[in-house]
Amino acid sequence: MASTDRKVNGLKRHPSCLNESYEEQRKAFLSDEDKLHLFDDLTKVNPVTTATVLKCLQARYATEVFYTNAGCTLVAVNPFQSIFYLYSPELMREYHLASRPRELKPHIFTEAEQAYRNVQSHIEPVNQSIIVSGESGAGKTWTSRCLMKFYATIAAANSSSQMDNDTVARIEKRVLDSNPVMEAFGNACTLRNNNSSRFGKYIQLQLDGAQLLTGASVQTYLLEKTRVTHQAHCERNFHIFYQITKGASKEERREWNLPERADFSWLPNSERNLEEDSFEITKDAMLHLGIDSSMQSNIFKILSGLLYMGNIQFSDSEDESQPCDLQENAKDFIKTTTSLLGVSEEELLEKLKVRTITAGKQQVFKKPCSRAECGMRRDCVAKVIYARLFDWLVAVINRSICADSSEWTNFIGLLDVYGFESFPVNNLEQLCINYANEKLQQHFVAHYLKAQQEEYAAEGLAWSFISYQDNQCCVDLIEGSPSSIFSLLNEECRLNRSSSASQFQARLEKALSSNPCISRDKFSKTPHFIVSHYAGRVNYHIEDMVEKNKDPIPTELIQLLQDSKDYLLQQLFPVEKEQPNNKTPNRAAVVTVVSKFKGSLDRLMHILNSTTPHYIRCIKPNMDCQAMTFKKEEVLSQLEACGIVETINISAAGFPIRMPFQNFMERYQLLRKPQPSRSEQELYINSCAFKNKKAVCLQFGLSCQ
Ligand SMILES: Nc1ncnc2c1ncn2[C@@H]1O[C@H](COP(=O)(O)OP(=O)(O)OP(=O)(O)O)[C@@H](O)[C@H]1O
Repeated sequence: MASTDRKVNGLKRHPSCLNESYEEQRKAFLSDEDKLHLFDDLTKVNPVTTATVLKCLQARYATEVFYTNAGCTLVAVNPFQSIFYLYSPELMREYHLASRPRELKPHIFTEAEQAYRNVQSHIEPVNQSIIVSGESGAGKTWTSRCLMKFYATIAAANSSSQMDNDTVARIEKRVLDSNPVMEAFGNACTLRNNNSSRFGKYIQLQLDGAQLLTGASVQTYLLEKTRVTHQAHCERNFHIFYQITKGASKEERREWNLPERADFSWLPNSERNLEEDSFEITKDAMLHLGIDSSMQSNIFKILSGLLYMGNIQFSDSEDESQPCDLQENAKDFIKTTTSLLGVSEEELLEKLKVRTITAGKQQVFKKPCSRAECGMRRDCVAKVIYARLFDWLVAVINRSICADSSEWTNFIGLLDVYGFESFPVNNLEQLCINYANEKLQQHFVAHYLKAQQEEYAAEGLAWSFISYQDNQCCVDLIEGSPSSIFSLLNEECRLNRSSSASQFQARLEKALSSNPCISRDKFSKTPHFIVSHYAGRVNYHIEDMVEKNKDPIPTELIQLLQDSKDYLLQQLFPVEKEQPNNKTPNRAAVVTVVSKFKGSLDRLMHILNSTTPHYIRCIKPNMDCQAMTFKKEEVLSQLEACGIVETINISAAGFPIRMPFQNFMERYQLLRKPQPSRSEQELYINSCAFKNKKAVCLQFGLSCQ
């Protein structure tokens, strides 16, 4: 029900402070410093401003309280140190068994338990999603992991028979084991986070009619495969490469040709030892997921092959019409690479150095590649192998943890996508990542900030509109029609000529000039564009963007991998059935990176829209990942970016319980008095916000104005 002291324009209309100025209220609130940490719910803060919210979060952080309710969102500030009691199985059970979990201290377990109870209540939409957002290093993966542990723990607690117990324990182990495997292959140490997820994931925990965990499925999004071949300064490759080079046994080293302390150019900063380097944990988890030791060995042999591939360097050819040479020391590397990958040495060399051009139906030309092109082709082989290996692993994980569709009825989805990114140089990868964040912000805006207020207005409830930052304009800029950054990028990929960065910049500026979210730095000579995202402005370099969007993989290189004698590579690169009439896909049909990504995000949004969402906003309190350090300016920018003040205002002023009329009647009509008095009826109608207010009036036989 709505609170009686509604807030208007962010201020509570409290009788005693009607005459006080806003500034005085703010000062008065902040002067009570000893009490600030007590605000479990930021909707109780008065007045709600970024400054007051920030102070409360800071005071709570100082007293080791990391979770705070902010209306429909839970704010989680990263402690950057293990707080064991916060995630103990006892605490999980306490939240699960509480008659009113919302009355306990704010915690991710409250959200998890609420989602679980919502499934139980069968109120539409029954399926739930917990959307964990925040910037890189804010704690999304940690939170998702804890949520999975919570569900695994309560599932075990709920199983009634020994058989149930064993089944749940088996599933629980597998579901939890999917984490170290996916993190080993999909996470890396970056400047912002030692264990940064370089892909997005949505995990659906599948529940049967008795609310038991029967399985799970994982959907992944856009792995940053360029990391296999290019690592930014002070960053590392995916963890798994360090795990095999540091943790392999003598026998494994012999098998994978990995001598200790071997030097690999794609393995920078390997002297740094991280907690995430543990090979044993990954191998154990793989075993539990059904990847036996011989298959594991096959995987690691291929990875070792990729490391050697990174050491294959070319030198310039003196005569442009001739292929480049291998650098002297690269001859051994190509031998080892080809023996580990089971491909022919001559063929690999030939295909890296010479391009095949097909013109028309019959004509085939061979053209020697420049040194840079040879390097690009080598990188291309490594990236496609790694990307397919990752997808294969996800498929294996899904086969191992996914329940048969007849065994589950509902799900709770956990979404952990990469955080918003802005680096000195940003390209297509950052554009996609930031686009995903825009879509999630849009989902939040549409669900809470917009839909809720529109519903109140439609129902004629007294409501003063609270303005918020709508990011629709930015979403349109990136994916809209008829013209958007994505559509123009795709058009550029279809042109039968190589793309010029400055020409593309001019096209973008002309076509999108009416959108206020795009601009450029007039003093910069590098072709670029700036997008004003909801979380900040990002400068994107155009050079290479079109080529990255095409993500071309020369067919001759794929053929080489199809011919491999290696068992796993044969699975990853099956020989495709011939197209009728020997048709090769035409240029227009080439599916670009952004089209694929947009398609997968659209499907994700479709799922999210069909579930009841729960939001957890992770906040990174300092950029250096220091324990218990709260830097105000850094937190402030994150709070502003996610529109926390607007969220709190709308949540505080709105109706906390919103249920479709039909569901309400089905659930509560048993409690209905046979004949409520007229005044009771009126009170009831006026105090509730139902979608179908008319139907309520009808129920009581009243006219509805
Ligand atoms: N609740 C927590 N308690 C203790 N430490 C935490 C907590 N949350 C996060 N951390 C620490 O912060 C680090 C970064 O967290 P995490 O990897 O979850 O960030 P992320 O938001 O997923 O980042 P990215 O987008 O880069 O993947 C973790 O490795 C862990 O050390």
